[in-house]
Amino acid sequence: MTLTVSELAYAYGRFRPKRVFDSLHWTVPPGQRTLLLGPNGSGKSTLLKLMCGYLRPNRGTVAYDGESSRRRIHRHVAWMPQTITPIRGLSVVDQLEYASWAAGSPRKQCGELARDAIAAVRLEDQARARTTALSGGQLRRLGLAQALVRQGDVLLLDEPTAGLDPAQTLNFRQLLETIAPPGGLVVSTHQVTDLVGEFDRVAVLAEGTIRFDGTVDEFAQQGERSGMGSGGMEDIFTMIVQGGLH
Ligand SMILES: Nc1ncnc2c1ncn2[C@@H]1O[C@H](COP(=O)(O)OP(=O)(O)OP(=O)(O)O)[C@@H](O)[C@H]1O
Repeated sequence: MTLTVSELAYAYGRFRPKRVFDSLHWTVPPGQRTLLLGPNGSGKSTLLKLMCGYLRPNRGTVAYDGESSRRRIHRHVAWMPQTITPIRGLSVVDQLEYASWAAGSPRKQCGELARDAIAAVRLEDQARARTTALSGGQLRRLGLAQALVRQGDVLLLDEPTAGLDPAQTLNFRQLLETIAPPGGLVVSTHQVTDLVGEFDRVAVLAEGTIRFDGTVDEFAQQGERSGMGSGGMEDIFTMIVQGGLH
């Protein structure tokens, strides 16, 4: 159950290409919760979009258990984008049934998958509400439910708590503690403060490469190793991004 990217190259645009990756290698740690940390613009969203098949690499491969067909990636990797779009006129349950059908589930199963996802993200009270009427925090939970109905083995969440107030953020984090996809969970963020209890590992993305990939304890120990003392997590992140720690 391993999602791997190898020699990944990607640039936006053709005439004046904006290169994001040149030769990126990374393996999503199976069965682990990984926080993918990187400064703004480092390519976190692009990497997640490539890993779920939403974008196609210019070169290199994205493979699940060694097989890189688009169909295979689509089937095993679920992604929650940064922006969740409510579909006008649809209720929460309708939108999730639609998402489930669009992901290829048999029509008969869509209702049950939608109900299970609503329960998993604790949106039962809003099940019949219009998605356009949801609060910011509820909309993120809908986004997570849309990813869950895909029943992927790997779950990729793009800055799921960005812009949420502290109570909504806490609420979302508590939800994450209950979700354990077998192929691994990856949550992107540019904020070290998101590095809290529910994560097992940290990967730091900067300038097109994974600069650090280890456990949360190993990340914290980087400060001691470099003579920064027990240094704040923010300082460790900055040093890794600047290339001073590996
Ligand atoms: N559609 C696009 N067209 C052109 N350039 C883009 C596009 N999307 C992203 N980029 C550029 O690619 C680089 C990586 O962007 P990306 O959104 O993947 O970074 P990020 O780490 O997710 O940033 P943030 O933390 O701000 O969300 C940035 O320089 C960005 O400006």
